[in-house]
Amino acid sequence: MGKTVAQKIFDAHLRDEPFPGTKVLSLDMVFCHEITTPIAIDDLVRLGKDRVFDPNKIKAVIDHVTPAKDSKTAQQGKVLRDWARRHSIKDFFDIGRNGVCHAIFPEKGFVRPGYTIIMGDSHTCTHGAFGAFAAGVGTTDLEVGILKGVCAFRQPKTLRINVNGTLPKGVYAKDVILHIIGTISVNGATDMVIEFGGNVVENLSMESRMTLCNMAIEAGGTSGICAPDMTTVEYLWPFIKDDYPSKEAALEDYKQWQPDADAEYERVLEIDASSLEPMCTYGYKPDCVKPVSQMTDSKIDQVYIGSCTNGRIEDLREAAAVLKGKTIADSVRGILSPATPDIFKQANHEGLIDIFLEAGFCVTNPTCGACLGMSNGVLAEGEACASTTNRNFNGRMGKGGMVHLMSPAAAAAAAITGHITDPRKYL
Ligand SMILES: CC(C)[C@H](C(=O)O)[C@@H](O)C(=O)O
Ligand code: SF4
Repeated sequence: MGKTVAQKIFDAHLRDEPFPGTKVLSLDMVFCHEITTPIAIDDLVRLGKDRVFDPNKIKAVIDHVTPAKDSKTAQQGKVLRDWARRHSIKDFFDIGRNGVCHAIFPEKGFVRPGYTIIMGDSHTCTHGAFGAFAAGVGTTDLEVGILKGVCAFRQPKTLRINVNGTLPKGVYAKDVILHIIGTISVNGATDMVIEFGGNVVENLSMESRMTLCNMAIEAGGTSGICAPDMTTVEYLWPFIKDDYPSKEAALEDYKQWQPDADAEYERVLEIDASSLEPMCTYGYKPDCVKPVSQMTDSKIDQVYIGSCTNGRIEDLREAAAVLKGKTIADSVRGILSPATPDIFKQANHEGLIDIFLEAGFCVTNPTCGACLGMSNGVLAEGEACASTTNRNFNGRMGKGGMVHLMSPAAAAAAAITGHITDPRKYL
């Protein structure tokens, strides 16, 4: 039997198998942010183990609440900042240079096909878009990873999802992944890696592949993975051009991380993209998914465009295409958080920021902020937000608030009308 992408990465990184099925893998990267890493740092310091396995393989960012909003978040930032300095972690992104972790780390070229990556953050699965095995871990695993550069995993099974057909106008990667989660449920990929394939995925940009992989965890998946191809090479080229004589040579090397034709999958799911519509969520779980067209009575108080799911340049372009020349409803507060400073700069350069401002949006600095209800747009009780984020848990963006997950185009359309709206109307 052939191997899936995840199996190949596991085999190539295997250090030890202390119990059958438990694999200790060497790590290529440990990513850190200021919410979970300070807990691990304090613990390591207390244990007299204030060391790091390799400062070049640790990348850190202050992203969840930045600028700090109170003494607690200021202290979290300080612990991470002091630790990065103490251990000469040179890729540390602080205010002015910081952005949402799962957007800024790929943008800086820290993710490569075949890599193993951990982070104390559930959406670490995003980086699987590059053909890496990237998983969110808890504090103990993070501590071991920081100290020794290894992490123990149960060998995951693989769920293969083939997305074929043609994405209709106004339907994006976000709609595909919402549809998938609605179909397989929030437990549908538990203990599995979701390997995305099919001609639609092959034609997606890296940004859209990140959107797909980002929400693998919302179906319980350990990680999402897209096999590397020329799109991956093109994205990474500025970072790898000294390592390979040509893009073709890079692709040839990366082919080792493609699944075998006879790979063994736990389950294979076929999705016909041509039949999809713009989708959104209606309840407190990401699998409560309906077509936007069935939700148009739902009133919206706030629209949030940003996050590690949909705060990238492509997302801002999609939303701006809907908003161009229009103003948002008086009843709506529009908030845009470009996911990184480079995305912000690019959006400004392309005139997108002007479109958002003229439409009546507020534009914040790059941060997670409102996505997890910590700052920059917390909802009041009874309010609803059309959001491009990935979680609609009860109270996620503020106690008693409702979050409707959708694509940037759908969120922009909701901003114009003040209720959930089919974005195709404006395209
Ligand atoms: C703060 C962090 C631990 C958390 C996560 O792991 O996902 C956050 O990023 C989120 O999205 O809720
Ligand atoms: S943008 Fe939201 S989902 Fe992504 S890492 Fe930040 S808080 Fe978590």
